[in-house]
Amino acid sequence: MLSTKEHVTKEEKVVIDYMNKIYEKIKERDPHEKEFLQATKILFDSLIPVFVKNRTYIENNVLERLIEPERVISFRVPWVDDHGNVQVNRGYRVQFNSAIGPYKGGIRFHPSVNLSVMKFLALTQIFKNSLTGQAIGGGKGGADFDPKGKSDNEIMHFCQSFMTELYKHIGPDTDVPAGDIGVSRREVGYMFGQYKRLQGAFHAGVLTGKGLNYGGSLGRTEATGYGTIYFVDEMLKDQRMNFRNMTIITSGSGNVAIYAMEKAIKLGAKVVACSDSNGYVYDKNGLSLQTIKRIKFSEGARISEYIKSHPEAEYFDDCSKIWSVPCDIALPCATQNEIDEESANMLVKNGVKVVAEGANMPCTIEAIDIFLDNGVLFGPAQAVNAGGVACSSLEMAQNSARLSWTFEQVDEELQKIMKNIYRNCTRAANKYEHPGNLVIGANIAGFTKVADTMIEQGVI
Ligand SMILES: NC(=O)C1=CN([C@@H]2O[C@H](COP(=O)(O)OP(=O)(O)OC[C@H]3O[C@@H](n4cnc5c(N)ncnc54)[C@H](O)[C@@H]3O)[C@@H](O)[C@H]2O)C=CC1
Ligand SMILES: O=C(O)CCC(=O)C(=O)O
Repeated sequence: MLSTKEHVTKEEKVVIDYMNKIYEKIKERDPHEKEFLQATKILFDSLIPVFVKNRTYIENNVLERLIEPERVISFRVPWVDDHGNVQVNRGYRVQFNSAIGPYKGGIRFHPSVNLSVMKFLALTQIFKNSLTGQAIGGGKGGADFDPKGKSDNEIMHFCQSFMTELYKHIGPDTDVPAGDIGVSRREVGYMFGQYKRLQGAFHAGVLTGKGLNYGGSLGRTEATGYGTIYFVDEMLKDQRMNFRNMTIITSGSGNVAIYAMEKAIKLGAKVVACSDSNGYVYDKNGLSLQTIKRIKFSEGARISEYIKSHPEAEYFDDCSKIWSVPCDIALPCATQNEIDEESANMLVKNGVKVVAEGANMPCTIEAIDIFLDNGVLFGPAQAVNAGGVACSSLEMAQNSARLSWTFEQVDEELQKIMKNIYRNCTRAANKYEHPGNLVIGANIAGFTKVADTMIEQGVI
């Protein structure tokens, strides 16, 4: 059931009834897909104002079509570990929507991967990709494989086996995967190598996030984290604020978190806490990014190592408690549903000014409501972290043109894209009479382009 205000107009009731019918149908069909249902609910709730004003979306039953993936691929991934044991994982690719371009979205290797997680990520990717202004549809893939503790040889064999099935379904004009949790340049390299071997041809544009020697783009590694900060900068500027002397906490210490920290520090902020899935480190005077990079990028170790070289910092072995650290800006950059009602209340009590989702759906529905009800500036994932996929699209453009841009060119383009996304979200929120509500703004701005295109292309 969708959430409703106490008083709804006649027009709103028609829309809510229409949406509820679809929501109940998908819930009945896949009741166990809790992340997918959560993302659907957030989406439907925020689209009510645009459906009230545009009857054509109901007449064309766009929502019921859009909420069903165009294609779901699920496959066996067998591989042999270093001890000679045969292991089996389950792989996925959800090709959700190709109205405005080839499917585009990352690949996640994590034990929590299941169809519900894949579907929620692919669904939200549709609107994120639409917001970038580029011609990319929405998809996502992954496997319930845990890279933690695996040797390089095991990672390579897993990636090769994964691609041995996936290669049949992807291509530079059909579906272009990239990295996500547990998948970075190394894994993309192994997957690219296997794709090339199976195809017998070098298609640079089939994957993004590649190494620089074979078609990767400068700036892609930094893009999601930097883009997050460029977006927050726009949020702050609108309120006549900036990053100088702001206290920041970020969850995670992976690709997104590290480059968000880097750019925020460059703009004058102080990052006092960050985490990994075991725990978090805190230093009221600011953490050393150099040490975090060494621990995570060079040593592949746990964040608890931090206090060995920085005894002035503290380590706490419960990562979910990071939200009890007082801050001006909270950047959840790890995983889904990491900020619940209790954590949101704690952040509000401690005076948080901005919460921006570097990760995908890191805040529960209840947490988002708490932020919005308490006047916290809230940036939703599909807008805030869109810089990564936007830069992937720039990588595709460079591959097509057989060119390589400089870091400065890519970064300048990224800044323009993030400013544009912020402007389009605020414009949509204002147009549909929810000023300041970027959840509504982002979903409406992302949705309308896809929905209008689906109508133009007929019932397919
Ligand atoms: N890499 C990219 O370009 C993009 C990533 N994202 C999203 O950003 C988030 C992070 O992705 P990456 O940084 O690429 O992954 P990553 O694998 O580089 O890093 C993930 C980090 O989160 C930590 N982590 C995992 N579960 C945790 C938990 N429950 N509490 C605290 N920390 C936890 C891990 O220890 C690791 O430090 C994901 O939600 C991903 O979907 C979104 C857009 C693009
Ligand atoms: O760069 C890409 O294509 C993937 C980015 C991604 O997975 C995401 O935006 O969540």
